[in-house]
Amino acid sequence: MKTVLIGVGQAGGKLTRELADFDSRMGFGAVLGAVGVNTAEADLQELPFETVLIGQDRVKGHGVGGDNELGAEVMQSDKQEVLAALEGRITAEAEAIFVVAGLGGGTGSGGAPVLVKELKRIYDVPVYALGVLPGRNEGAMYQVNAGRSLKTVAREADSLLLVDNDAFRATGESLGEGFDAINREIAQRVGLLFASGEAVEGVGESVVDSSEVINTLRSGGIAALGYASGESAENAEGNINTVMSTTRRALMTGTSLPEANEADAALLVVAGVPDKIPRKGVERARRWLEEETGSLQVRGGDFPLDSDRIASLILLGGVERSDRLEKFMARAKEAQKEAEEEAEKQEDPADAWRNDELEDLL
Ligand SMILES: Nc1nc2c(ncn2[C@@H]2O[C@H](COP(=O)(O)OP(=O)(O)OP(=O)(O)O)[C@@H](O)[C@H]2O)c(=O)[nH]1
Repeated sequence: MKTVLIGVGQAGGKLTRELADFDSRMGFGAVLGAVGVNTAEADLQELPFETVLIGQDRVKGHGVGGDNELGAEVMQSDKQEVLAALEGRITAEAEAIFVVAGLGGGTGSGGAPVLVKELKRIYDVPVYALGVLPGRNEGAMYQVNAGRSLKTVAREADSLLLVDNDAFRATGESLGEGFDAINREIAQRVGLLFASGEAVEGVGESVVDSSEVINTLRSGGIAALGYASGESAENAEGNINTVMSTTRRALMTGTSLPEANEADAALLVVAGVPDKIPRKGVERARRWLEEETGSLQVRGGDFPLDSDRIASLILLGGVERSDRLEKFMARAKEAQKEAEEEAEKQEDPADAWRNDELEDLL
């Protein structure tokens, strides 16, 4: 699926860089181009593609400090500059646009929904978002920002592919330390998804096509991506169980949004050396996926890849009823309530006499 990427905010820019790197390292050629947009000048300097600094008149290149309403406002005022940078990149070849952002901060969280809405108005190709949810240990502001942004992006985009930062965190590692590793994990999964349908010469009938990715995401709402790989046997027969076990792991422990197992539609892509991919195993795994997700629309296809491993990539479309999302939205609402209570407390001047921030003289 030939894709143009727009990274908004710090996380959005870093992830976009990782995605573009992965695509060029693997020689897939699915990423047609990338643009980075931010309110913080320093973050843009690290990106090896065209960048646009927005909100300069308001924040002087220093970022919006987690204020996602301001992030939305500055994107709204400076959207023409962003669109100008995209012109010429979204060619007739482009099959999709992805707006990439961390949903917990300010610039990406506020800017992504505004940009998605604008792009949808202008372009005919699907406009998707790749959004990152804050880990559960991040502060209340991040949870509230992400809750509001998530709701809006899911409504505006053709689909919102969600990644939960907690899904890829290694034990004992702080979130900050883990970002690079998390970004690599995301880039591998999403990069393979982009590359699906980009296949290669000598393709068979079962090779997955971009339209299958697009159809799986057609129901809109929220999507998730699962992945797992295992060592390939010498021949297809020997890989029947491997495909079953990688598919199980991809859904049960390998998704970008843990516990999101119920879906409206799904796509199973099995990647590996073509004549080592077992037809019987793929069909069995596809049926298993149908049962597990409760979806009657489970597509399947191969992705020819020269590798000594075999991998299952599962795209789930329409996962908004998942437990994990309900838990996250409850967390965001709770954080919002606490923030409002805190603001009310601070607004009451009588509190200044009651609390012990200033010690009595006597
Ligand atoms: N996966 C991943 N998440 C990140 C990364 N950097 C930040 N985040 C997450 O993204 C959220 C913060 O968003 P940022 O992108 O840093 O913020 P911003 O959009 O630049 O907005 P401001 O800094 O407020 O202007 C937090 O929830 C972080 O956990 C990253 O490199 N990878």
